[in-house]
Amino acid sequence: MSTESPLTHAEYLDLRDEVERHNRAYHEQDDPEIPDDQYDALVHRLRAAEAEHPEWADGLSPAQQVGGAVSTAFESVDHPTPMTSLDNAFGDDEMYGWQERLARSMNMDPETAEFRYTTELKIDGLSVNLYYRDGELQWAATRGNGRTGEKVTAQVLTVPGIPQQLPGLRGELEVRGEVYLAREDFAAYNARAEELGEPLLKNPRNGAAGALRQKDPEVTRRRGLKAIFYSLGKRDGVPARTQGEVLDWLAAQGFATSPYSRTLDGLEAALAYHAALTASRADLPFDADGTVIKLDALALQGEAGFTSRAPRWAIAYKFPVEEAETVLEEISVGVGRTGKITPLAHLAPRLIEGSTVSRATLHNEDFVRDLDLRLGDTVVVRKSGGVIPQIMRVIPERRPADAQPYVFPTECPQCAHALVRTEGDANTYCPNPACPAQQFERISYFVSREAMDIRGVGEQLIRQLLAQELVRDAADLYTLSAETLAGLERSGDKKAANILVQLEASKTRPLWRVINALGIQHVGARVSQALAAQFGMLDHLVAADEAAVAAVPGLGPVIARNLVAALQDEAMRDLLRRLEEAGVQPPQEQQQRGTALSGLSFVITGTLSQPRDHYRALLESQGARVTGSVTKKTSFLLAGEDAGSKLEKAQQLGTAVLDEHGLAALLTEHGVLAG
Ligand SMILES: NC(=O)c1ccc[n+]([C@@H]2O[C@H](COP(=O)([O-])OP(=O)(O)OC[C@H]3O[C@@H](n4cnc5c(N)ncnc54)[C@H](O)[C@@H]3O)[C@@H](O)[C@H]2O)c1
Ligand SMILES: [Zn+2]
Repeated sequence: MSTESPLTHAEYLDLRDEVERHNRAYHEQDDPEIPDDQYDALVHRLRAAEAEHPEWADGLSPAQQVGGAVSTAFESVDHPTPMTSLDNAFGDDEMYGWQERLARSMNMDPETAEFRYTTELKIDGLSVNLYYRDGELQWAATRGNGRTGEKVTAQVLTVPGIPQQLPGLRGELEVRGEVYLAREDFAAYNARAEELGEPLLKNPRNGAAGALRQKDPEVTRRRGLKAIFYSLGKRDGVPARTQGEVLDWLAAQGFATSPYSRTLDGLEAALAYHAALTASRADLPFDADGTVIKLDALALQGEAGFTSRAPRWAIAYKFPVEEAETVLEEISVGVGRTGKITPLAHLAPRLIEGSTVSRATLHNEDFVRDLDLRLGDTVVVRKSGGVIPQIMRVIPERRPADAQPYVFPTECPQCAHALVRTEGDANTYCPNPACPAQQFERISYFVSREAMDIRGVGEQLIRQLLAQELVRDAADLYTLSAETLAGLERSGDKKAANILVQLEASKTRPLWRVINALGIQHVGARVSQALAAQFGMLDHLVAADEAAVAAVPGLGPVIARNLVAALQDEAMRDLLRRLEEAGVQPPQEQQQRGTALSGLSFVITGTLSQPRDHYRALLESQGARVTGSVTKKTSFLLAGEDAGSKLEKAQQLGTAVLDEHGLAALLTEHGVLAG
């Protein structure tokens, strides 16, 4: 990646919000907004900023976490052995570099070390863990955050190639694989959805994740998911000594396995096979974003071991990303919830990786200027993983002679108010609070799943209500009568009654949802949860000063200043007052915070008997701060088994190290636990 200027703290927080939003979109809503390589680049920047400023990285940073939140829609279950991610390589040089590191990690001479590898396709699906005891399937779960997943047994059992009994087997067994939607089934689903005017799946991976997370297994069955199994966690009584034998054993037991796996001697042979698969990937029956090259001998895998998030003995060798040329026909601009103006490129439709591309986001004025985009330009568009594509560059030789540079609007396209852009900010805003586009976005956000979760109030309805001036903001929703609602287009008595029920039910949503629904910049779901836990009541939050907000674990001065200013705003005060009048009253939060550990800061590492989130919540509930990296300011490192670099760092700095017993003793000493 190119060298980038260091981030300011405010930019860091914005970036963090952005990554968090993409994480939620990807892992929880199964609906990503940007291609994976761009997401990876954002995370890379976030990690770089945190490496430079360890004090910024608190426990809430998305760079410190694996996967997404474990949804509460399903029962959660702990994986007996953690489910990890994979490191990536792009190009043969990086693969040789990986082999060298691998050899060194086993104290072998990297010049002469030769290994046998199993090369498999990296299927773009959702990983699942099947847990058997004494040969009986007990449950199936998603990866979740790697330690804890969602139990989706009935849903997984709709997939062919999963034996429920393994006769003769004793002890514990975990079988891991990928549940996926075949390309053919993906296309058929979208063709039907298009006909019915239903939302389309963005790509097969998100289609699979969405289907597996259906509450009703019958719905899952209708989506026709498939699976391929490729590895084991616990493996009592499995005779395999190599990855190749694991695959053979799985196939012999009746598990669905991949016909594309090969065990080959030496990295050169593995790379040649990777090249062959790269060439034929368009013909595969499912999406794959690369190959996974694994050390074949299980004994050697054991020697190489794991880093904190991935095995050292395996690597994902990514396929190159597909690009295509097309013509920029038009640029339109959208207005967001905060008034942010976002330009959108309209492109001559082109087929990339099996789907038609006709739009790309242009982010902001600088992005357009840096690309030097002009209407009529031929541009290179790229897409990975099949999500919203991105314009990579212009081809200047193909520029029409009379092409004019794009002039960024100076007036809001929706309300004609003069736009503002302050120095040092790449974004342009419409400052008019009565702007209809903003009103729409704010209400949409208020009712959305991650905020007040009011089903039945959809985009169509909000547009109609605004157009007929029946509402201006979210509080007005609560003043609507059954007659008014029933009188709207495409509505009726039944629909109206349902909406009123939904609105009524939303009045007692938990406090964090209400805070989140206000749509304040930097205050998303996680920050809202921290605020709700700290302040317990909306009134207390509104009355809090900057210092009190900044003291909330995981928050800092920038969020605090921004939040306090936003809550002081006249229009916001008015909204809050009218929400209260309407009867929106979240139940008071039970957990009042202790202060036994306030002023202390902790870092958690290694494998513990409970998920890390458990300890984080426990420590934070007593006023401690939990951060991501060990610095001079760290009071204690809570270290479980197999603690790695953080333990080393703590030893270097002389930071006190606790194990779980030590923590229990500390909590007893501070009167948190009974002695
Ligand atoms: N676009 C976005 O907004 C967005 C947001 C969040 C995450 N993401 C993407 O999600 C990914 C991060 O997820 P990740 O940590 O699961 O990494 P990953 O998906 O790149 O790699 C790890 C996974 O590969 C899978 N896999 C498939 N075939 C396999 C095989 N034969 N052997 C072993 N594993 C196999 C397993 O499920 C494993 O968990 C990244 O690619 C990232 O770009 C994208
Ligand atoms: Zn406007």
